[in-house]
Amino acid sequence: MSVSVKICGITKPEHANLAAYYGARWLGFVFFDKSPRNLTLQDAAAMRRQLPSSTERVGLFVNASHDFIEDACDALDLDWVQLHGDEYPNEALILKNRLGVSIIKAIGVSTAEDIDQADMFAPHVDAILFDAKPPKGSDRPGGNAHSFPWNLLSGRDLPYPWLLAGGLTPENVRQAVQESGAHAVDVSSGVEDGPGRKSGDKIEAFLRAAKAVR
Ligand SMILES: O=C(O)c1ccccc1NCC(=O)[C@H](O)[C@H](O)COP(=O)(O)O
Repeated sequence: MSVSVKICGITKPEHANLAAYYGARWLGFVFFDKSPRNLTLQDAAAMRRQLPSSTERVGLFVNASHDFIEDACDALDLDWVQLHGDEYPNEALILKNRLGVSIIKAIGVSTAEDIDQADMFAPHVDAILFDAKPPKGSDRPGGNAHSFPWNLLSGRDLPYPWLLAGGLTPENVRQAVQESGAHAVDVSSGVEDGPGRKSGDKIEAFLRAAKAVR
């Protein structure tokens, strides 16, 4: 079975369509105004009809109000909500029941103990995203091109769906998958020419590399 891929921080329909063509499962859209990939609700609504139908749409939020998350779900017809803030474990369930979406909870990792934090969220969500903790000075919890030691995840046999994120690139995704045992990966900076500037060539290279891992 090939690795599932989420391309995060999409701001242009052409990158969404390219990612779909090369086999991405998910496309991520960031709704966080400190991010160079931030989308407004107006941007999202304008893009909605130009997006591929073969991929699942994920909206990313950092401590946003439930009303705002609902508006974003409507604007972009989101299938998933990814929570990157200080949510309490069953907040995901409340959102899921209100919006009828699937939920990803992001967990920042730098030590093995951080991975255990997922245990209290896992019963309430559809997937966990293990991402690197932000480096000092960053004003956003994700999308920092920062990785954590992938072998923290190896041999864990975690009983819930999870994705690996943080500092992945077309060059390192093979090693990252092999060391961590991930079945799904997420990338943003590694397929960009600069913060918020996605590269079609890098999206293609990443998807080819991830899909080639056995
Ligand atoms: O991408 C952002 O700017 C962002 C801002 C705030 C919260 C989350 C954000 N991104 C989350 C993602 O899912 C990224 O793909 C993930 O953190 C990996 O990013 P990168 O290390 O840049 O590949």
